[in-house]
Amino acid sequence: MFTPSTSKGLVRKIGAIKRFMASIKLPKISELPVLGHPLENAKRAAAYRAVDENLDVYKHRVIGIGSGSTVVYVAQRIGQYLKDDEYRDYVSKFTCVATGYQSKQLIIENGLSYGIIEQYPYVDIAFDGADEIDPNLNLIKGGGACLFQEKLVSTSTKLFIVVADTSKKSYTKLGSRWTQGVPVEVVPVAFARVQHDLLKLLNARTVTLRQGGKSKMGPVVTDNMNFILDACFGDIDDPGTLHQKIKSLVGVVETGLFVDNAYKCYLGDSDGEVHTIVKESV
Ligand SMILES: O=C[C@H](O)[C@H](O)[C@H](O)COP(=O)(O)O
Repeated sequence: MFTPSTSKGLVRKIGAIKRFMASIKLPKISELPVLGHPLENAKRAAAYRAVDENLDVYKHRVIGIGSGSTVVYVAQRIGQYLKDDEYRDYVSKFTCVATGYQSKQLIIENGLSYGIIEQYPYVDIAFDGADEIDPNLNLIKGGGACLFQEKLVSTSTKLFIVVADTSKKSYTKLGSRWTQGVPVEVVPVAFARVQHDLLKLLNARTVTLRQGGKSKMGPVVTDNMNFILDACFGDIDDPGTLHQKIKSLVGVVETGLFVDNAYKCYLGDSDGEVHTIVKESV
């Protein structure tokens, strides 16, 4: 039975929890425990540094959270700012916009406020991963079938920050490291036509309709209910022109070529070192 004394006990417990929460400080990067897998250390190092160096807790209000396994650590780090009493009042006013269901879940799981891009079309800063990054900060994205909403969010901000491990860096041209092809999101009914056009009109070497594998029989269906074609062109000389050509095909929703919109890239390695690539001018 609920009595005044149990109610007082409850109030005391809540007070203790609040005091405990208030005492949580943002973990220092230099004091983080080593993670079980070297690649995870690399991803976390890149993501935490990217957040610490670019997120302006006092000025930014609308934050874009991308998709993939590296951005998990971005959401985690912002969640840590929220728990620190020095930043909580500011971070609790953030609205985070997502690039798909996974990123929506990351926002919610880390206690951050979720908002829709229809209501917040201007994003102060956005963080996202990448499958390949060239020296000019052009990207291939969409390895996890999220690309349309990623492009929407990343082109809605001037501060698009990329986080990845060093294996994603291409020293020459896009397509040299990410060899499975440029992801192209297509309206399902048009996939065969786009596949044909990519091969015949744009001379793709191979074009594959991405399959769900063990987790889903048949084609992968994106968060926007479309299909993904992986179009392999070998080394890509001019990502901007290729993007435009693919985009002009009937049935194409978006391409995984992100050209000229990333501002800075953080590349982590397994011992926690982080290297950056910065765009010359914004
Ligand atoms: O479709 C997925 C997204 O473009 C990801 O951002 C990209 O694949 C990188 O993911 P990860 O951080 O897991 O390597």
